[in-house]
Amino acid sequence: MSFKIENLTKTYQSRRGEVHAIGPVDFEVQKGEFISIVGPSGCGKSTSLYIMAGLEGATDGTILLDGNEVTEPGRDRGMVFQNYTLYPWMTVLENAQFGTTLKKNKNFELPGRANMSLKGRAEYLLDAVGMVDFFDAYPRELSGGMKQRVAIARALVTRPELLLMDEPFGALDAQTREEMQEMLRLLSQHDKTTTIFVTHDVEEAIYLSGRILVYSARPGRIIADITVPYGEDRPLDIKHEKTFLNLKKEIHELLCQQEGEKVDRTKRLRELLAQGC
Ligand SMILES: Nc1ncnc2c1ncn2[C@@H]1O[C@H](COP(=O)(O)OP(=O)(O)OP(=O)(O)O)[C@@H](O)[C@H]1O
Repeated sequence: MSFKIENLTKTYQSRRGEVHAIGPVDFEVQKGEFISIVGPSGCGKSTSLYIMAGLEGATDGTILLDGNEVTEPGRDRGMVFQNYTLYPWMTVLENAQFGTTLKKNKNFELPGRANMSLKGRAEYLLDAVGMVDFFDAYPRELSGGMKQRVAIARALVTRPELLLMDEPFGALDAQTREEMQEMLRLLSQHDKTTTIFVTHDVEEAIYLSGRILVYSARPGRIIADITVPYGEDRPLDIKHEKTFLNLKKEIHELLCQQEGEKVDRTKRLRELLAQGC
């Protein structure tokens, strides 16, 4: 697997004029890497991921997956979004099996273990994410955390070359979030899934990743490419270690430098409040 992004740029045409959302952005991902993208709000993290998924077009630049240009969604890429995107009319097991483009191609052969059916792989993954007792449940019967477990199983069912995750744990409470982080880390380490993970949460990024790309304020560009100094063995309590906390501080400082505009917005709010309006 090779994944390469060259000169990626996106400009939106909106009613208020041109919005230069990202770029140019260049980076390369090695097989099995877990990379997080962090950056100030609105800097183009989601846009980058959507373009990598083929859900949006770039204004300029190329994205190459195994030498082929990405121009549309494909089953070589799994995607998990923040907002639960399960089909409400399908059961958990049906969602996990058919949630991807597979539905259109029943002849698709599962890479890897040839003797494992798609259903078998979906059952295995649902078991792995703690949903073994809910195969027949419908999404409306599940909590947010449970829905995201199913979404992760669904994204992994085809053994995608690349897993793209956009704030997948953003809507979960702190405890469920930690549980999901550990689950994702174990799963992706086991399967050596190449992952690009967008998050606002620096702690989450450090805990999960081998590498962290820090984006500037919009237009998003890479201002730092940081290697996380931890191997595969990562109990949750490494979050309290000095090395971890120092790295968190370093990244927070980089982000604060990018968030000057936000400080000004607070200043205006203070002025308005002082006027008593
Ligand atoms: N369809 C669109 N039309 C016009 N502008 C857009 C569109 N989609 C996104 N943008 C703009 O592009 C910029 C990047 O948006 P994007 O959602 O990628 O940022 P983000 O870093 O993911 O933000 P957040 O962290 O708040 O989720 C923003 O300024 C946003 O307003």
